[in-house]
Amino acid sequence: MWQLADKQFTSRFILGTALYPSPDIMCRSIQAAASEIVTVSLRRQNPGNADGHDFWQLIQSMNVALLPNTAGCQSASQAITTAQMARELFDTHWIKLEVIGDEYNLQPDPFALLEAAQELIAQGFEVFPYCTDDLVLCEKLVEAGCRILMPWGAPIGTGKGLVNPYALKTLRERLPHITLIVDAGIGAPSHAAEAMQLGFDGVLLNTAVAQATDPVKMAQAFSLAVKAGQLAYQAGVIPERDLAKPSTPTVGTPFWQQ
Ligand SMILES: CC(=O)[C@@H](O)[C@H](O)COP(=O)(O)O
Repeated sequence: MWQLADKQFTSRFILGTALYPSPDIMCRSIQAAASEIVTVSLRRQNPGNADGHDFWQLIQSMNVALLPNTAGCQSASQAITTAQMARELFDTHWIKLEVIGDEYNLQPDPFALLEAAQELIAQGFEVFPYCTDDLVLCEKLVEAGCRILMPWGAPIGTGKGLVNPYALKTLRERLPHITLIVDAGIGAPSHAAEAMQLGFDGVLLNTAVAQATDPVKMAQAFSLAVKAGQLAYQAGVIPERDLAKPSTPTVGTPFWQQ
């Protein structure tokens, strides 16, 4: 079990609920992923509108925790208003805070993100900020009261994996008591395993499963990769070496060179 904010979970794999070929495939993917937390977007999945109502009923039947997000917001005030609506509609004080600053690569706006995080924390939210991997920004989010950070692996939907492992490794080393979840840009299960091997606490992704040829099978693959990466981190991965070193003992062999 691991503690995430005020709740305990077994799975460290958080799945997004957008872009699936059908609602049925989404549900089967969540099951195959064994995810206990899913992200929901207020704009797409508002339980108050007709389409959103069906989605809401489906999600409720999955018996998973909800992490509403502020996807699509481009200013602190938009994100704050969206978070307030999400709290009311989804009945949770958790919010995945997204404030997009650049439309080209959907990069979070660090300044608006910090401003919105400060305000939402003051209003009693548990803020999960989707942020870049910049150490100083992350430290300021922690100072603002964030207990969880969600730095990007790569821009949303690119599937590039961890484009800056050094920055992510630095975050892990410098913020040992903060829950770190890699969010966005993950393309393959090996990327998820890599994040967990760095000591990250969890992985959040959407596109790589929803847009896979077989989303259900890919969800299972990611689930296994997240577990494998975490086990490897606990087990202690050997340091890399430049020089070869025999793994088979040579002492006492019956052949020798003259
Ligand atoms: C699902 C979500 O809330 C976002 O964080 C994002 O869409 C995930 O990124 P990928 O789609 O690249 O996994």
